Amino acid sequence: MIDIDALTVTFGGVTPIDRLSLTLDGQIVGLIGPNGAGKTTLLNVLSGLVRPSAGTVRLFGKDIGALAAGQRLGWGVTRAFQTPQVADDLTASENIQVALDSLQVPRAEAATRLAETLERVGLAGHARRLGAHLDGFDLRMTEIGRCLVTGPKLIMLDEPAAGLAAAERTRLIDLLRGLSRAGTRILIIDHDIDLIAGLCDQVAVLDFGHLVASGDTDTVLADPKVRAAYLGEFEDDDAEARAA
Ligand SMILES: Nc1ncnc2c1ncn2[C@@H]1O[C@H](COP(=O)(O)OP(=O)(O)OP(=O)(O)O)[C@@H](O)[C@H]1O
Repeated sequence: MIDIDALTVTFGGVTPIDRLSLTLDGQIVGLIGPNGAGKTTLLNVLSGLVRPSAGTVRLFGKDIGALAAGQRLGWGVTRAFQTPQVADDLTASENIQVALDSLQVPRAEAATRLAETLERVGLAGHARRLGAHLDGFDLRMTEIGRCLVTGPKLIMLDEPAAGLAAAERTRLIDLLRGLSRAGTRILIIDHDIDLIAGLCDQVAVLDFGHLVASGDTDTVLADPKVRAAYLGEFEDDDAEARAA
């Protein structure tokens, strides 16, 4: 699904992604790593918001380097942002509708898709609520709804569980599992390792723009390099074990 070869991104003197090569082909894949590891930058490259200085990215076998962000959306690749991009002065429904307008979906089909999406993300009861009056969870669901309504092959989510209460987190997980069962591939960035471990069949770990490990989730999360580079809590566990 995702094949990255020798990808480099530079911003002035900063190189957040440095000759990264990575292949991921799971149903739900996780991207983890410490702050500043380059995760969001990679997602920006995949969604067409950042142009790499070198390397290639293939999605579902196609070299997408020449596709603009809007073309990627039409081609089935969509993403949600870390901070939901929801307009205050549009309703939840209108915020989702924007994606259909950009794809020029015929009116009757758009109405059906919109109603199904609002139901699916649990916003049917809040469809006419203005963005300014949506709570944090509904803002997330509006953003995810805007992705889903396009009928994506791949949906990429940047820290969708950040700041959610336990019950909201459970609803998010149920939604993502349902999407995956229905055939949508998901790439998810999150610092919540329990969420990643429970949802993802494959994981990649980045650190300073380099790949630390990738592959089957259980294997990657048990990798000593990953534990040392990222999962500080395991180091604490080891220290406690040594002290005992
Ligand atoms: N537009 C930009 N201009 C300059 N530097 C940038 C830009 N975008 C990102 N960076 C830098 O690139 C590095 C990687 O940032 P990125 O946001 O990709 O990390 P991340 O792994 O998503 O971190 P976090 O978990 O904190 O969201 C950081 O050092 C960041 O400051």
